Amino acid sequence: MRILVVTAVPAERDAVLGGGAVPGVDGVPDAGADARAVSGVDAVAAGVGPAAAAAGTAAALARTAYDLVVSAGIGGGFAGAAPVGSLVVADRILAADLGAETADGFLPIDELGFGTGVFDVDPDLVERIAKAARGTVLDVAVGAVLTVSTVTGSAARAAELTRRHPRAAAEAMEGFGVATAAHAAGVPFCELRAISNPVGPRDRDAWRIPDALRALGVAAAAILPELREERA
Ligand SMILES: O=C(O)c1cccc(C(=O)CC[C@H]2O[C@@H](n3cnc4c(=O)[nH]cnc43)[C@H](O)[C@@H]2O)c1
Repeated sequence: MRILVVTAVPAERDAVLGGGAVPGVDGVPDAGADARAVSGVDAVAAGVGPAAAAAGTAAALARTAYDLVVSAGIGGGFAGAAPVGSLVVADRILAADLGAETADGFLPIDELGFGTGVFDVDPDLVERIAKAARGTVLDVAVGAVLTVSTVTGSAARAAELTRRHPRAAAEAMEGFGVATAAHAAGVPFCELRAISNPVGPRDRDAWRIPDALRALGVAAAAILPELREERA
């Protein structure tokens, strides 16, 4: 059975396929072209943001039949839920800024009656992924992963997102796009985020991108073979 992994950038794609070796840090060249494969797993770097993620996923699904689509990459972790170096497995993928601002606050697209900004991930899939990942990285959290078009850069915005989504464990920029394309094609999907930075006030010194890529790689090396076998 075939799995499609969709990342934003080539470094994430190569980390997923490299089992924890980090391109450009551990002597692994960052290969650059969009698509890469290991047995049963194709990985594509589709670009940053939900639109690029949806377009890249839809294009890959139009070329090849897959049984599962995995949105994978680094992300920001919410305080108390996902520390830097941990892995978040999404049980819910939601578009946190898809909606309308009103005098009474933000209205999600679901409440506006224009479709949905929420996808739930198959609970059995979530459990299998979390089980496979435990012990490979610092910590594994299961929770909601928010898709945003603007990286959170203030304590006020982080607090607002936490108030609106108390189960939020991570934020990133692609999961909802990947899930939208996979759902439209009738293919199961999930999302994995290795935490590179806390969600909150902007602090570039706090980013731990090589550590997060390493965590993403070692977790993926445990998760993907397990899923590939289970779905065979
Ligand atoms: O300039 C900044 O302050 C800043 C802080 C964190 C991340 C960025 C990015 O441009 C990276 C976007 C890229 O990485 C994923 N990512 C990683 N951390 C976060 C985050 O805290 N919030 C949202 N996305 C994050 C994201 O999925 C993109 O692929 C800039």
